[in-house]
Amino acid sequence: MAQLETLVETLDFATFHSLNSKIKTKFCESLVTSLGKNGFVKLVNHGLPKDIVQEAFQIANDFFHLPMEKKMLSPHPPSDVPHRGFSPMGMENIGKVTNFGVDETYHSKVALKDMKETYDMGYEHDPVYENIWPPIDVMPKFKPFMQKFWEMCYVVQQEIFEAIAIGFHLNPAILADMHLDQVNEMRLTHYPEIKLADLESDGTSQKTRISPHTDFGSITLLFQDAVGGLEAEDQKVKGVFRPVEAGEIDEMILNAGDCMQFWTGNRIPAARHRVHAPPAKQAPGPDGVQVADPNQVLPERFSIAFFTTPDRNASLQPLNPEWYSEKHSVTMTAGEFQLSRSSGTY
Ligand SMILES: O=C(O)CCC(=O)C(=O)O
Ligand SMILES: [Fe+2]
Repeated sequence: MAQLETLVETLDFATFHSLNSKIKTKFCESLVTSLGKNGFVKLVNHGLPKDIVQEAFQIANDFFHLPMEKKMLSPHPPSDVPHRGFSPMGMENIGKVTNFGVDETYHSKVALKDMKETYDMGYEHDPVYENIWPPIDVMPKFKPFMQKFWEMCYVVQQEIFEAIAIGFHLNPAILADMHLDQVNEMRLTHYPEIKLADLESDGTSQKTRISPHTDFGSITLLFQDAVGGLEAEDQKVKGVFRPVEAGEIDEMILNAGDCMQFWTGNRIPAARHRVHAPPAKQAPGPDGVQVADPNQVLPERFSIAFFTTPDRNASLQPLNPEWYSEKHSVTMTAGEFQLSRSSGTY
């Protein structure tokens, strides 16, 4: 059962706001230590009210249950850039670019099909790309709510960056100052219900919920519903994915992206992660061994990701020159890197 061991620690972000600077610094150091283990950590008391997170999931639920022709009124462009609007199932396959950072000793290069549909938005005042909102008569609350939710997530994101910088004993503003243009993306994802037998388990099916990948940006603020199935790679046992268990709906999962790995010279790794069948859906067989019942239907699943992304002209060189390592270094700007990573996903 070692396979089911958790690898994500939970931290109370309220401690970051302590007026006692020693307590605050200690919290920041433990955040960096936890993130450094597997690139994942969970935060409670992060400042986003539970009812707001619940409302975001309700909006996602309402949107994805619209008839297809209504969802297609805010369509994603037919290219991989920019990430805006609705993508029906089969349009984006992260598996196609999953080879970034792949170590073939541990990772399969087989491109799986992602059984998901998504809605993407960016910063409403982004000078480069416009949002593609559902028409107001289709979903009147969608745009005003999502803009408000974005602003709230941005405030928390900047606090988290400050905490990480303090945890490394760097200038507290060093990371936040590279995120002033809000190049971020917010993604609502719906994984429709699916027969367990249709999901890849033994190489015969090529489908999963989302293929193993690293996120391209700085750090992702992720919320998941109670269904489960999210897994992250154990950094000590490459190739082994362990569950990131679902907690309360407002529990925030933080996971580091490629840029954080570059800035920290791999002190915070961008962990590969995926969404597949949750272990709880695998019926216990003889001797307690988990055996999947292929006739089971996995319920639909929702997640919300706020992909924090560096300003387009930001450097990806290590925050501390002493952390330089050739393996984890790129000379591209953050904007160039994002374009190179997105290319080929659609
Ligand atoms: O649905 C999830 O929990 C994770 C989604 C994800 O990893 C992504 O969209 O990058
Ligand atoms: Fe991801």
